[in-house]
Amino acid sequence: MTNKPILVALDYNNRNEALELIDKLDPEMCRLKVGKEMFTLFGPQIVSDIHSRGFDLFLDLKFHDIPNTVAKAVSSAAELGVWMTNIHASGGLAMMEAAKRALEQYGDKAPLLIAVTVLTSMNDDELRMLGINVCASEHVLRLAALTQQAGLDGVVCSAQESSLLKSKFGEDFKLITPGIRPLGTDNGDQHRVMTPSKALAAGSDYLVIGRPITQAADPLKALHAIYHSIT
Ligand SMILES: O=C(O)c1cc(=O)[nH]c(=O)n1[C@@H]1O[C@H](COP(=O)(O)O)[C@@H](O)[C@H]1O
Repeated sequence: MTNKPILVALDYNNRNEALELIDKLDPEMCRLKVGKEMFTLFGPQIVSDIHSRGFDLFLDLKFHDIPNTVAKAVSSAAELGVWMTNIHASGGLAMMEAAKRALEQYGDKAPLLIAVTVLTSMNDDELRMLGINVCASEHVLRLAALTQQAGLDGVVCSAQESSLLKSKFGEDFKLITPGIRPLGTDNGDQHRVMTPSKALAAGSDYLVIGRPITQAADPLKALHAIYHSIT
């Protein structure tokens, strides 16, 4: 199993509430993810706040733009010293290659660069409405192949695709899977879901888990329960 597979998704609009939780967490037990909500509200300062507490940070801004713009955006993420960042695979091969090239100057200090395939909130019906007439797993496979061709480190997908992608793209190609739902927790807006232990068994390298921890009556207890269910 990957060292420290749990990535806690901190989707908070209140900085103090987020820091209160972070201060109770152990960087040996999990890594943290900051996304569009917190980065828009609190900017690079929240990245420093988290780094100063000893956590690896996944900066989840899912860049999707012309190649030049995305290349500059991922360089900016690298300047912040984050552990991982992401772009949308549907931005295409040239965009992904430009992003990868932009990180070359950072050598072994470059963040892991991964691409989002099909959002875990989407199902086959939603893809059809976009004119994509294949099932989610087939479209994920297609986008993951493009991501590997661009030389990225891995993809964001649902754990339902993990075993297929692991067998196809190999051990080194990292699978980061949101849509993780421990038994008895609410799916919310997520469609392609799996439990933490099943996701790891299927080949996921990292589990992105937000509301099942952050919205739990006792977030620390919820995290510990997940941690012990997979170790
Ligand atoms: O890139 C992501 O992290 C991501 C991709 C995806 O396909 N689905 C997805 O849910 N996410 C993120 O993962 C987190 C999931 O949170 P919960 O649904 O609360 O566990 C959110 O912060 C999403 O922005």
